[in-house]
Amino acid sequence: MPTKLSVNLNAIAMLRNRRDLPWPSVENIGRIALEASASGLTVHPRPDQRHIRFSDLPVLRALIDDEFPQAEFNIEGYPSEDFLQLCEKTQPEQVTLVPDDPSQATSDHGFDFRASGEMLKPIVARLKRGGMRVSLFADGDGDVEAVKLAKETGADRIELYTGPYGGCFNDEERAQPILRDLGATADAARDEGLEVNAGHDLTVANLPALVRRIPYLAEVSIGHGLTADALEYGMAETVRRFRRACGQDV
Ligand SMILES: CC(=O)[C@@H](O)[C@H](O)COP(=O)(O)O
Ligand SMILES: NCC(=O)COP(=O)(O)O
Repeated sequence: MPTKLSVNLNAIAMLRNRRDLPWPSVENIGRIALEASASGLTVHPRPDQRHIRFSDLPVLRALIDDEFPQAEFNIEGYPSEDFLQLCEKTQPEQVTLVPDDPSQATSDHGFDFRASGEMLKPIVARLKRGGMRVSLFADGDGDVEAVKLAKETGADRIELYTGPYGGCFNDEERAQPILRDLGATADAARDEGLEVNAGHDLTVANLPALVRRIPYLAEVSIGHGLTADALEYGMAETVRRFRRACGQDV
Protein backbone atom coordinates (compact mmCIF):
# COMPACT_ATOMS: atom_id res chain seq x y z
CA MET A 1 0.00 0.00 0.00
CA PRO A 2 1.62 3.34 -0.99
CA THR A 3 2.20 5.97 1.68
CA LYS A 4 -0.81 8.26 2.11
CA LEU A 5 -0.50 12.05 1.94
CA SER A 6 -2.37 14.22 4.43
CA VAL A 7 -2.18 17.92 3.57
CA ASN A 8 -1.49 20.16 6.57
CA LEU A 9 -3.40 23.47 6.32
CA ASN A 10 -1.57 25.39 9.08
CA ALA A 11 0.51 27.47 6.67
CA ILE A 12 -2.58 28.42 4.65
CA ALA A 13 -4.34 29.50 7.83
CA MET A 14 -1.34 31.55 8.89
CA LEU A 15 -1.41 33.43 5.58
CA ARG A 16 -5.15 34.04 5.96
CA ASN A 17 -4.68 35.42 9.46
CA ARG A 18 -2.42 38.25 8.23
CA ARG A 19 -5.58 40.22 7.46
CA ASP A 20 -9.17 40.25 8.63
CA LEU A 21 -10.24 38.67 5.33
CA PRO A 22 -11.49 35.17 4.54
CA TRP A 23 -8.75 34.24 2.04
CA PRO A 24 -6.88 32.10 1.41
CA SER A 25 -9.73 29.90 2.60
CA VAL A 26 -8.64 26.74 4.41
CA GLU A 27 -11.88 25.14 3.24
CA ASN A 28 -11.22 25.92 -0.45
CA ILE A 29 -7.57 24.88 -0.31
CA GLY A 30 -8.57 21.74 1.57
CA ARG A 31 -11.12 21.01 -1.16
CA ILE A 32 -8.49 21.46 -3.89
CA ALA A 33 -6.14 19.10 -2.02
CA LEU A 34 -8.82 16.44 -1.67
CA GLU A 35 -9.96 16.86 -5.29
CA ALA A 36 -6.33 16.13 -6.20
CA SER A 37 -6.67 12.87 -4.22
CA ALA A 38 -4.83 13.76 -1.04
CA SER A 39 -5.86 11.11 1.50
CA GLY A 40 -6.75 13.61 4.17
CA LEU A 41 -6.31 16.96 5.86
CA THR A 42 -4.18 17.74 8.89
CA VAL A 43 -4.43 20.70 11.23
CA HIS A 44 -2.45 21.58 14.32
CA PRO A 45 -4.57 24.11 16.22
CA ARG A 46 -2.36 25.83 18.74
CA PRO A 47 -3.82 27.35 21.92
CA ASP A 48 -3.27 30.93 20.66
CA GLN A 49 -5.03 30.07 17.34
CA ARG A 50 -2.24 31.83 15.46
CA HIS A 51 -3.01 29.81 12.34
CA ILE A 52 -5.80 27.23 12.53
CA ARG A 53 -8.74 28.68 14.48
CA PHE A 54 -10.98 26.43 16.51
CA SER A 55 -13.82 27.65 14.26
CA ASP A 56 -12.05 26.05 11.24
CA LEU A 57 -12.55 22.57 12.63
CA PRO A 58 -16.31 22.12 12.05
CA VAL A 59 -15.91 23.60 8.56
CA LEU A 60 -13.21 21.07 7.60
CA ARG A 61 -15.11 18.23 9.28
CA ALA A 62 -18.18 19.08 7.17
CA LEU A 63 -16.06 19.36 4.00
CA ILE A 64 -14.80 15.82 4.46
CA ASP A 65 -18.14 14.38 5.57
CA ASP A 66 -20.19 16.02 2.82
CA GLU A 67 -17.82 15.89 -0.17
CA PHE A 68 -14.95 13.45 0.52
CA PRO A 69 -16.24 10.77 2.90
CA GLN A 70 -13.29 8.49 2.09
CA ALA A 71 -10.78 11.11 3.31
CA GLU A 72 -9.43 11.38 6.86
CA PHE A 73 -9.18 14.33 9.22
CA ASN A 74 -6.05 14.36 11.42
CA ILE A 75 -5.87 16.80 14.34
CA GLU A 76 -2.52 17.35 16.05
CA GLY A 77 -1.79 18.94 19.38
CA TYR A 78 -0.71 18.80 22.99
CA PRO A 79 -3.21 16.73 25.01
CA SER A 80 -4.60 19.48 27.24
CA GLU A 81 -8.20 19.09 28.44
CA ASP A 82 -9.29 21.81 25.96
CA PHE A 83 -7.58 19.96 23.10
CA LEU A 84 -9.15 16.64 24.04
CA GLN A 85 -12.61 18.20 24.16
CA LEU A 86 -12.00 19.82 20.76
CA CYS A 87 -11.19 16.39 19.35
CA GLU A 88 -14.20 14.77 20.98
CA LYS A 89 -16.42 17.45 19.44
CA THR A 90 -14.83 17.24 15.96
CA GLN A 91 -14.33 13.48 15.78
CA PRO A 92 -11.26 13.33 13.52
CA GLU A 93 -10.34 9.89 12.23
CA GLN A 94 -6.89 10.38 13.75
CA VAL A 95 -5.51 12.42 16.64
CA THR A 96 -1.75 12.98 16.70
CA LEU A 97 -0.53 13.90 20.16
CA VAL A 98 2.49 16.21 20.19
CA PRO A 99 4.49 17.31 23.27
CA ASP A 100 4.52 20.98 22.27
CA ASP A 101 4.76 23.80 24.76
CA PRO A 102 2.31 26.61 23.80
CA SER A 103 5.25 29.00 23.38
CA GLN A 104 6.98 26.80 20.78
CA ALA A 105 7.24 28.32 17.31
CA THR A 106 6.77 24.89 15.76
CA SER A 107 7.07 21.22 16.75
CA ASP A 108 10.70 20.30 17.36
CA HIS A 109 10.75 16.99 19.27
CA GLY A 110 8.78 13.86 20.00
CA PHE A 111 7.54 12.58 23.37
CA ASP A 112 9.94 11.42 26.04
CA PHE A 113 8.07 8.15 26.61
CA ARG A 114 10.03 7.36 29.77
CA ALA A 115 8.72 10.54 31.38
CA SER A 116 5.30 10.78 29.70
CA GLY A 117 4.22 7.17 29.10
CA GLU A 118 2.04 6.94 32.21
CA MET A 119 0.47 10.35 31.56
CA LEU A 120 -0.40 9.28 28.02
CA LYS A 121 -2.09 5.96 28.83
CA PRO A 122 -5.48 7.29 30.05
CA ILE A 123 -5.48 9.97 27.35
CA VAL A 124 -4.90 7.43 24.58
CA ALA A 125 -7.60 5.19 26.07
CA ARG A 126 -10.07 8.11 26.24
CA LEU A 127 -9.51 9.09 22.59
CA LYS A 128 -9.75 5.49 21.41
CA ARG A 129 -12.97 5.00 23.39
CA GLY A 130 -14.23 8.02 21.47
CA GLY A 131 -13.56 6.19 18.19
CA MET A 132 -10.39 8.03 17.17
CA ARG A 133 -7.11 6.46 16.04
CA VAL A 134 -4.21 7.76 18.12
CA SER A 135 -0.72 8.51 16.86
CA LEU A 136 2.11 9.80 19.07
CA PHE A 137 4.82 12.18 17.86
CA ALA A 138 8.15 10.41 18.39
CA ASP A 139 11.82 11.16 17.88
CA GLY A 140 13.35 9.01 15.16
CA ASP A 141 16.60 8.43 17.02
CA GLY A 142 16.65 4.63 16.94
CA ASP A 143 15.72 4.31 20.62
CA VAL A 144 14.06 0.88 20.60
CA GLU A 145 13.17 0.97 24.32
CA ALA A 146 11.28 4.24 23.80
CA VAL A 147 9.28 2.61 21.02
CA LYS A 148 8.28 -0.21 23.37
CA LEU A 149 7.08 2.37 25.90
CA ALA A 150 5.12 4.11 23.15
CA LYS A 151 3.41 0.81 22.39
CA GLU A 152 2.55 0.38 26.07
CA THR A 153 0.51 3.59 26.01
CA GLY A 154 -2.03 1.78 23.81
CA ALA A 155 -1.47 4.08 20.82
CA ASP A 156 -2.10 2.78 17.29
CA ARG A 157 0.74 4.60 15.58
CA ILE A 158 3.77 6.76 16.08
CA GLU A 159 4.59 9.73 13.89
CA LEU A 160 8.32 10.07 13.30
CA TYR A 161 9.51 13.65 13.77
CA THR A 162 11.46 14.27 10.57
CA GLY A 163 12.64 17.85 11.27
CA PRO A 164 16.36 16.96 11.52
CA TYR A 165 16.11 14.96 8.28
CA GLY A 166 14.36 17.82 6.47
CA GLY A 167 16.94 20.22 7.87
CA CYS A 168 19.68 18.50 5.88
CA PHE A 169 18.46 20.21 2.70
CA ASN A 170 19.27 17.08 0.70
CA ASP A 171 22.90 16.98 1.87
CA GLU A 172 23.24 13.20 1.44
CA GLU A 173 26.15 12.85 3.83
CA ARG A 174 24.32 14.55 6.70
CA ALA A 175 21.00 12.91 5.88
CA GLN A 176 22.26 9.31 5.80
CA PRO A 177 22.78 8.71 9.55
CA ILE A 178 19.51 10.47 10.35
CA LEU A 179 17.68 8.32 7.82
CA ARG A 180 19.31 5.23 9.30
CA ASP A 181 17.99 6.13 12.78
CA LEU A 182 14.53 7.00 11.44
CA GLY A 183 14.48 3.61 9.71
CA ALA A 184 15.59 1.77 12.86
CA THR A 185 12.87 3.51 14.90
CA ALA A 186 10.26 2.66 12.26
CA ASP A 187 11.35 -0.99 12.11
CA ALA A 188 11.15 -1.24 15.91
CA ALA A 189 7.65 0.27 15.84
CA ARG A 190 6.51 -2.12 13.12
CA ASP A 191 7.93 -5.05 15.11
CA GLU A 192 5.90 -3.87 18.12
CA GLY A 193 2.73 -3.78 16.01
CA LEU A 194 2.58 -0.01 15.72
CA GLU A 195 1.86 1.64 12.38
CA VAL A 196 4.21 4.43 11.36
CA ASN A 197 3.50 7.98 10.14
CA ALA A 198 6.06 10.71 9.53
CA GLY A 199 6.10 14.47 9.29
CA HIS A 200 7.87 17.78 9.57
CA ASP A 201 9.87 19.55 6.89
CA LEU A 202 9.23 16.88 4.30
CA THR A 203 9.55 17.90 0.66
CA VAL A 204 9.29 16.45 -2.84
CA ALA A 205 13.09 16.18 -2.74
CA ASN A 206 13.52 14.35 0.57
CA LEU A 207 10.41 12.12 0.54
CA PRO A 208 11.53 9.44 -1.95
CA ALA A 209 14.52 8.26 0.15
CA LEU A 210 12.35 8.17 3.29
CA VAL A 211 9.69 6.08 1.59
CA ARG A 212 12.33 3.78 0.12
CA ARG A 213 13.81 3.18 3.58
CA ILE A 214 10.38 2.76 5.24
CA PRO A 215 8.24 1.18 2.50
CA TYR A 216 5.44 0.43 5.00
CA LEU A 217 5.16 4.12 6.00
CA ALA A 218 1.41 4.58 6.46
CA GLU A 219 1.07 8.35 6.10
CA VAL A 220 2.99 11.59 5.79
CA SER A 221 1.47 14.93 6.76
CA ILE A 222 3.01 17.87 4.96
CA GLY A 223 2.27 21.58 5.22
CA HIS A 224 5.16 24.00 4.97
CA GLY A 225 7.01 22.46 2.01
CA LEU A 226 3.81 21.63 0.18
CA THR A 227 2.47 25.17 0.57
CA ALA A 228 5.79 26.59 -0.63
CA ASP A 229 5.57 24.39 -3.75
CA ALA A 230 1.94 25.40 -4.33
CA LEU A 231 3.06 29.05 -4.42
CA GLU A 232 6.06 28.40 -6.63
CA TYR A 233 4.32 26.14 -9.12
CA GLY A 234 1.01 28.07 -9.03
CA MET A 235 2.45 31.59 -9.30
CA ALA A 236 2.73 31.81 -13.10
CA GLU A 237 -0.96 31.00 -13.71
CA THR A 238 -1.96 33.39 -10.96
CA VAL A 239 0.01 36.27 -12.50
CA ARG A 240 -1.69 35.54 -15.83
CA ARG A 241 -5.12 35.74 -14.15
CA PHE A 242 -4.29 39.07 -12.57
CA ARG A 243 -2.90 40.44 -15.84
CA ARG A 244 -6.19 39.47 -17.48
CA ALA A 245 -8.01 41.28 -14.68
CA CYS A 246 -5.90 44.36 -15.51
CA GLY A 247 -7.29 44.21 -19.03
CA GLN A 248 -4.12 42.86 -20.61
CA ASP A 249 -4.25 40.34 -23.44
CA VAL A 250 -2.85 37.12 -22.05
C1 LIG B 1 3.56 17.91 14.51
C2 LIG B 1 4.17 18.64 13.40
O1 LIG B 1 5.31 18.47 13.07
C3 LIG B 1 3.36 19.60 12.65
O2 LIG B 1 2.10 19.78 13.13
C4 LIG B 1 4.01 20.92 12.68
O3 LIG B 1 4.24 21.23 14.00
C5 LIG B 1 3.16 21.94 12.02
O4 LIG B 1 2.88 22.94 12.90
P1 LIG B 1 3.19 24.44 12.50
O5 LIG B 1 2.52 24.68 11.18
O6 LIG B 1 2.59 25.21 13.62
O7 LIG B 1 4.67 24.63 12.40
N1 LIG C 1 2.81 16.28 11.23
C1 LIG C 1 3.65 17.10 10.45
C2 LIG C 1 2.84 18.06 9.68
O1 LIG C 1 1.65 17.99 9.72
C3 LIG C 1 3.42 19.08 8.79
O2 LIG C 1 4.64 19.56 9.11
P1 LIG C 1 5.34 20.58 8.06
O3 LIG C 1 5.28 19.94 6.67
O4 LIG C 1 4.52 21.85 8.05
O5 LIG C 1 6.71 20.74 8.56
